[in-house]
Amino acid sequence: MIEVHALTKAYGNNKGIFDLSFRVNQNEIFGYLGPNGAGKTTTIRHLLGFIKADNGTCSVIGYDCWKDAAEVQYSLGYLPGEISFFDHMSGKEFLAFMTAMRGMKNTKRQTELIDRFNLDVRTNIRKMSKGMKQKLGIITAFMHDPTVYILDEPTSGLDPLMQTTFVELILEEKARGKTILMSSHSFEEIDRTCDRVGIIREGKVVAIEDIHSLKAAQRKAFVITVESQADIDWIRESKLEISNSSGNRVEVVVSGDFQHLFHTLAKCKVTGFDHRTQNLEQLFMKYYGSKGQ
Ligand SMILES: Nc1ncnc2c1ncn2[C@@H]1O[C@H](COP(=O)(O)OP(=O)(O)OP(=O)(O)O)[C@@H](O)[C@H]1O
Repeated sequence: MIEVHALTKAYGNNKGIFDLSFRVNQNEIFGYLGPNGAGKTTTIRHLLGFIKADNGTCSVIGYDCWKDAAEVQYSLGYLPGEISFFDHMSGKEFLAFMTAMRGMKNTKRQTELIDRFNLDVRTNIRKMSKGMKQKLGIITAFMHDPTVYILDEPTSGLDPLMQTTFVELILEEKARGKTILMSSHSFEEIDRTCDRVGIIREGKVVAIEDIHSLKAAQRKAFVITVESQADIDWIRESKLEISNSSGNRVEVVVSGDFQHLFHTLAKCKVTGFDHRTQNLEQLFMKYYGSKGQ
């Protein structure tokens, strides 16, 4: 659905994007992550046909993003990172303008989205808060029911309730077979929505990860407190992987199968049981530091 092949745009001073390749499959939510200045927006602007690449190609729904930019822009649901609207209009006037531009006859979905995001569209755009403008951008990107969405930091400026409303909306869109690429700095949002993530750093793709297999392979640590030294000895003899131990407390690491852990603990007097797991933020933070991997 979205194909990026050897895409390169050098701005000088090692800035830009270099030899980027990845694809987003139909009915997939793909998170596009990376530190500030990594090249996410530059990639997205190529996908919209706003910038011509020095080298490489990208396509959306089979359209070449540069040569067929008009078709790409018409077909997509696009939410820019920084929204610059026609300031003199009210939200309602702006939506009417976009509806006419798209030649849309049916505005039922637009009305539903306005209700859902609880936006007072009578407000003049100049007087809207950042969050209100973001809602207007989301309504504009989703109102024509496109098959592919490209969203640059979609929840930036939204309060937690509205972030949840947005997450529910894109999960519904995925359930309807839609394809979504979104850049984000929110690991929680990525965790709640994405099937795969691509991580970009200094203009290069450094990792592409399947979130579902990453979660399945995740090693989980349990901190277990037991009543007696006999219990500790029993756990030690059980061949469970013990990563830490002190007094009547042990930390046991398990990947995948929990049966052995529970069979072992069934024979102990357990007085405390705590669960530790690496979240996505911890897993991906290595790509964000100054030295990367
Ligand atoms: N038109 C331009 N001319 C020169 N340099 C540019 C231009 N556009 C972007 N850059 C540089 O290219 C790099 C990538 O910028 P980009 O906006 O794509 O990053 P980003 O990953 O979207 O960052 P953020 O998370 O901060 O939004 C940055 O160093 C930026 O300064």
